[in-house]
Amino acid sequence: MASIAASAHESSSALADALLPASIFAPDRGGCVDDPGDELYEDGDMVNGEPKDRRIDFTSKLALVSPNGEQYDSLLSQLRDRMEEGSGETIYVVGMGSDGGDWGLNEKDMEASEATVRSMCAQLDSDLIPLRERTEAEGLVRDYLIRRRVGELDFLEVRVAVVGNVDAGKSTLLGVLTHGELDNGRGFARQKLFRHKHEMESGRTSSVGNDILGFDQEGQVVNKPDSHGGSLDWTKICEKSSKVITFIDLAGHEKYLKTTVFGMTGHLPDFCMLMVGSNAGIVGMTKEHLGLALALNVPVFVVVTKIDMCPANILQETLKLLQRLLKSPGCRKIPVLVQNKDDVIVTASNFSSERMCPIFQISNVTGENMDLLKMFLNLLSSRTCYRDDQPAEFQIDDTYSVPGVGTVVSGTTLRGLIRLNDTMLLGPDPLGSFISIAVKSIHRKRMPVKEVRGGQTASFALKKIKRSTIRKGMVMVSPRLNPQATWEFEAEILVLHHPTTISPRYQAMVHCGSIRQTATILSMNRDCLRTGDKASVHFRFIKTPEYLHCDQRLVFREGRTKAVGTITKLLQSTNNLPSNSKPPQIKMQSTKKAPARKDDGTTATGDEGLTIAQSAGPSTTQQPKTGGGGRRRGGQRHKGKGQNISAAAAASTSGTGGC
Ligand SMILES: Nc1nc2c(ncn2[C@@H]2O[C@H](COP(=O)(O)OP(=O)(O)OP(=O)(O)O)[C@@H](O)[C@H]2O)c(=O)[nH]1
Repeated sequence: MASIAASAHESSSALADALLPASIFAPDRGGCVDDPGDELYEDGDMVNGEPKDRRIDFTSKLALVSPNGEQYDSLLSQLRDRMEEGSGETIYVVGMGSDGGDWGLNEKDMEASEATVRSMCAQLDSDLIPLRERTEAEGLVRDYLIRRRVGELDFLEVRVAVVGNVDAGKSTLLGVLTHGELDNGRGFARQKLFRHKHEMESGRTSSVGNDILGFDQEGQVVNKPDSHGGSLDWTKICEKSSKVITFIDLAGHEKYLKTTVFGMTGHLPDFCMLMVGSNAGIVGMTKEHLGLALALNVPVFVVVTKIDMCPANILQETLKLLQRLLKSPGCRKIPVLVQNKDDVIVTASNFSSERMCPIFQISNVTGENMDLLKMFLNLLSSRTCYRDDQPAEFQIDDTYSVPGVGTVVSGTTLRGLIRLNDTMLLGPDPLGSFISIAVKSIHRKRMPVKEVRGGQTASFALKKIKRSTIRKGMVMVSPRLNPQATWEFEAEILVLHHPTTISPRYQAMVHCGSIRQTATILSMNRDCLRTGDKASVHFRFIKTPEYLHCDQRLVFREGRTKAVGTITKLLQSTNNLPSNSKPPQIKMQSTKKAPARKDDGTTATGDEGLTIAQSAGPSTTQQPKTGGGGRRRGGQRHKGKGQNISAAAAASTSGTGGC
């Protein structure tokens, strides 16, 4: 069955009017419904998304034809800025003036313009990759992808969180994308991804999984699964890739919501791929997951699956409800149906605006529209630009004990540059202190590297430190930062849902980056809070102080209660003791040596010095039980002996600074 093309149904269906074709976002088409916001459009002073420079008329479509030296320098610095903004890549349009209607170059001017862009690319050590060519009334317009050339050990990195209700086809799509083989509709493709025994049995994803999809400079997928076991060699993928998409595969079932929230906050996704089964529609956790992405300001694109088995009227109904939901006041998105390669380029170019929401309709069984989705993924660029000169910060989202290597921490580099043998400060410990540690080795996607920078995920082997002293939510930061731990903070929060009222002394789990700890509301600027209320709230962690920043987003939840917010103030606290009367328990983690296992669940071959040993499971008691020996991605399984902390010692260190 073909996917629904809005135009095909124009006369007969209201749906066609409701869903926008991507072309409406192309500046030459003009017009739009629903006030998409200025940020999506060129205005009179912008070209290629940049302000007009005084020395050169960037608004002219002829700007690139024969710039003089000074103009060339301006164009070059404009391109450099855009590349930095896009973390090493940008989509560049040649033959476009920004003053509407000024479109198209004759062949000679196009050749000259392309030569200028090519020369700029050479200066920036980047490749010019043609994406499309079209002929407008006045001549040619071409879109290019300009991407920084990367060495064998480097690649651009984009993280995509994959969410959606149970059975939406998340694991199946990831299996199809990363292993290049279509599904049979009965769970064939997802088998390649399951890591836990109980997942194999129930077919349900329960924890945060990572899968990678590599693209070479031409936008071709480089993943080549082993012909016997179907396993993927991550190092080879990374070596061949100029861009690696890391999928953070999150569970669809409600009982795993805590892990899903952790994936969305702690794994810092650039984008969120919301999966919807076309036959099931907007059911179960779909709205919950969409709400979470919106609350965390993560741009969302939707993938509607199973179009091979869905009757046309049901598919239309699903798309109609979907666009209604996306346009609703709570979402304020602009749903855009992606139907061809032009739509992919237009949506990918405008996607970081956060308001546009591309919708793909695919089949994992027939492969329909899979090429569009792959092209879109290849064009996504990381949303944050990072500078190497910032002091380094790395947030830990997991810990491991690797035989022959020692303690390994994995997580995301938030900013700065971390090099082999650097000395970093690790903490805070339960007393709020940070200790000095040396970085023994670094792996990116299981590949040994000498350094990592902002935006990149990595694992570090650490010298002389026990795994049991490290927990998720800790950070490793540059000593330049003089880090402080925080017991108490203020946040502006919005209650998304609560069955009754929230008052002071209410406790719930705070998710903030990879921090996941219960906090108590000490006070707030209202007597009580109900669903829909906003307030400034004073929180205190109950167990240990944490390393926080102002402006960090947080999710505050307990059962069906949900609130989202932003940290506004870090507060000094004279009370440096945990809130519970019992001495705090430090979750001791097993240091028992287990055979090192890879992230895909297979046993390591020993070729990776830092291959992660998966002896452990999540550290919290609320995690689902496993069916047995399978590897758990969520953390450490074993709770061990508690460790007493003397009150005197506890009182000594925790201090905080304001924002
Ligand atoms: N016909 C058809 N079946 C599909 C398609 N995508 C997935 N399926 C089937 O749908 C079932 C559920 O797919 P999963 O990938 O396990 O769903 P999920 O969203 O990962 O589910 P959780 O891991 O529990 O959250 C499997 O039997 C798949 O074979 C599709 O496009 N067409």
